[in-house]
Amino acid sequence: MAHITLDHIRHAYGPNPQSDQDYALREIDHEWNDGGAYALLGPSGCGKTTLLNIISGLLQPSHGRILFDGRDVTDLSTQARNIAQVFQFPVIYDTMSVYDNLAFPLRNRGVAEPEVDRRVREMLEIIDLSGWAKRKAQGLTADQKQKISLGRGLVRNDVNAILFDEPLTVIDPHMKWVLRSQLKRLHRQFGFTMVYVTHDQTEALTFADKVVVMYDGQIVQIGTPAELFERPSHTFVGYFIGSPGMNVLPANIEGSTVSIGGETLSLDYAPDVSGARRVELGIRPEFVRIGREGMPVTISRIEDIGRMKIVRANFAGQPIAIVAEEDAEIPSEAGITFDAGAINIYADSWRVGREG
Ligand SMILES: Nc1ncnc2c1ncn2[C@@H]1O[C@H](COP(=O)(O)OP(=O)(O)OP(=O)(O)O)[C@@H](O)[C@H]1O
Repeated sequence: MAHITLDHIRHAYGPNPQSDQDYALREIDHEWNDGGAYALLGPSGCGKTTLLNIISGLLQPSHGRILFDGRDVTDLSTQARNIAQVFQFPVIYDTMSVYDNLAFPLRNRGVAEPEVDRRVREMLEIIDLSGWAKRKAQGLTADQKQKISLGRGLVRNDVNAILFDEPLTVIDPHMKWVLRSQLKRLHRQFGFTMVYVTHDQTEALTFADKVVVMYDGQIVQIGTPAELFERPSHTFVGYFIGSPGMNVLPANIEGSTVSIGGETLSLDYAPDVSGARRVELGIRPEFVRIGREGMPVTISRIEDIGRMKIVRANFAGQPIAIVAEEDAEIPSEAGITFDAGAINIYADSWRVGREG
């Protein structure tokens, strides 16, 4: 397995790119740890597949280099990079048996037959197809075929990385959960370097140790699920992670005083927002308290979502979402307060920390 270096990677599909808008990937400069499980998460068109294809070697970046364990592999083919890939739709040989499909990548590399047998049987157990080993892949369900694809990706133990491009799209919801848990277990057991593309936040947060959030051709944050929740580096991460997403309110800052509409609150530090065209305060709905005290809000709707209520309200001329306990009393003349430690300040969409 390999440590992956993305060294100043940029990619444009068209010729003669001039501005940032011409790039499907703007500058990406990161180190990914050997044995890490990374999920690339972001909306359609943000560049996830482009980045994955650059890592696998299906695509040559317009600029920059990619290194595996310090070795430049930018000009190498997928095969020479020694990478396993699992795509959105199954890629298997219909006329071969399930067993032979799984054995294929091993036999191809000259692995001795007793070892092939041991690993194929182990993989058949993991993907729960032991009873189907002798069956031809033709005629199996889409679920079963995709399980074979996953098995083919995971059966080798000599690959530098395993790349997954939305592999669970065709899998039914219950099996999705089972396979995701199995992938996680396999990752713990074998320490593969895994890169997993998805636009589904639940899938990313349950699978990965590190979630790489992409937006508009950029990586806007790489963090653990907790970091993405508590300290979104960019307002997009705040919106995209969490349900409902973070409240982002236009604000003015003078020293450590924040004004939102006619309301003011004090921070225990003075964020440096000098030169910013747009300043915003971000607060997750989970950290807004509602009661009789605090800054006044006008409630527009209350949604019951089981153990919680989502209160939709208007605060200083802006819509705001508040998560309240199921049995919380919501007065008609309500006020809100923000948990001080959960306030984030943004200058032109990027978080300004205490450190400045
Ligand atoms: N072969 C191509 N030629 C030209 N433009 C492309 C090509 N492939 C992708 N793009 C453009 O590059 C940008 C990034 O696309 P990419 O497929 O990497 O995004 P994505 O995040 O994987 O989206 P999705 O989740 O829809 O697959 C998009 O604007 C897309 O239209």
